[in-house]
Amino acid sequence: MARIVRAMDVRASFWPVLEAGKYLPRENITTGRLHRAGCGGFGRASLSSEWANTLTRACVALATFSRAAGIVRERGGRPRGRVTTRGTRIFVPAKAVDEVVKEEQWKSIEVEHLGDKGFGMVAARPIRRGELVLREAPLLGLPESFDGDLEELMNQTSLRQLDADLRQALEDLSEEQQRRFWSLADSHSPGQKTAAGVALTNALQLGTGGGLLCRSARFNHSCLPNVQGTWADGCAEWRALRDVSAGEELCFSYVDPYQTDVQRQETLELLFKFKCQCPVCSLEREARETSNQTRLQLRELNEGLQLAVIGADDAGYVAERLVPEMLDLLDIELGGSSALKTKALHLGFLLALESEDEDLAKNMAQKAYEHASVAYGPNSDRAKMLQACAEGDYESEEFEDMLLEMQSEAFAS
Ligand SMILES: C[S@@+](CC[C@H](N)C(=O)[O-])C[C@H]1O[C@@H](n2cnc3c(N)ncnc32)[C@H](O)[C@@H]1O
Repeated sequence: MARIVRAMDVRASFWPVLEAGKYLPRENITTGRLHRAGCGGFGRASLSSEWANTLTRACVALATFSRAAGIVRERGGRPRGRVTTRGTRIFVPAKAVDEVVKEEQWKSIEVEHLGDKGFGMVAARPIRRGELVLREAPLLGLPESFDGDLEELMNQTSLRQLDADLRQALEDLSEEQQRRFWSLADSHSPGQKTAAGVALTNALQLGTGGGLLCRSARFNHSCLPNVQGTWADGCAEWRALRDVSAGEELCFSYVDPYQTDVQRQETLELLFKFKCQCPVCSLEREARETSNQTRLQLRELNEGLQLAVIGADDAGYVAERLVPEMLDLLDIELGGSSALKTKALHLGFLLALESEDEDLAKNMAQKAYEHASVAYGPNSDRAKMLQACAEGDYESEEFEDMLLEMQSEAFAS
């Protein structure tokens, strides 16, 4: 385990940031409150307000750091900067990459007009859980270097600049490609479409990559998503999160699912100009309140796990308690989303490893691998990495490198 400890020491570099923010003294996280919280019903039961406040402050600090480090995207509350939605990290387009990977034809889904929602993606035949439904190269690539701060972007000067940059990039595209661009929805420009409005409405950020993707852009939003996108070899890939019937719409979540309906609606209204009427948002008041409570519990559990990864004495115990609870709640509230389960189990794996509980680590990694195979594909980097962890030669050089990558991956959505 020596190598692991060395790899985990990377966490030390987190602390100056947390401490500089004066949100939470190191000892509170590493020895005190998290330890007690881990032992004392942290999660579903109830958090004391003192603990909740402390946790919130710590998580703000963590989020601040993580954003600065590009580890996690902004979550919750009013959308600022990058959030976990489509179209919120808008980059100045670089070059057309359409030629690089030719768009393939996909038969299991088709674009249909769905009334007020505009166009949407519908299953043309029954689709199995884990099935790849679309692989698509972007029409316009979006360079990593651009820090698409949304607040900054949504002011008029930035929008004009974005519009001009896009129009210039479009000149390099074929007429057909330009036609496809202008056929996309623009929810931001009443009256006539603008290039910036089309980009704000449709640009996608999926993990490490993103861009304007003409077919992927037709997936509408649901707070109970049934597809998951990922970035692989310069393309967007979409897989079904559960079995889908012919005729059913395929949707993913534009927003952080661990928020209340009011928070989700606020973000969707601001960024995408619509009121969500998905099955969760349409629940009767009491059921909606239950759904909100469950999502907030999931949020606390997720933040608790992330926090524990950067410092908890009883990491293994936290993993054993919190991860199964999260998995149960995900079954109840989010259709057992394999994407969200992968993340919870991935964090659990890191915690188990930190506590040097190899059996628990392998068990978490194996389950994370199974869910990653559904959400991201069995050949995805994430699935392969988790599989190697489940088989685990934890002393090898390669494992040390992989662990470093996994630590930052665990914080990404
Ligand atoms: C990326 S586009 C999705 C495809 C779009 N419906 C179309 O016609 O091309 C995003 C826009 O679709 C609409 N939209 C997406 N999800 C929706 C939903 N659940 N309910 C209503 N409108 C939705 C909103 O106008 C949003 O700004």
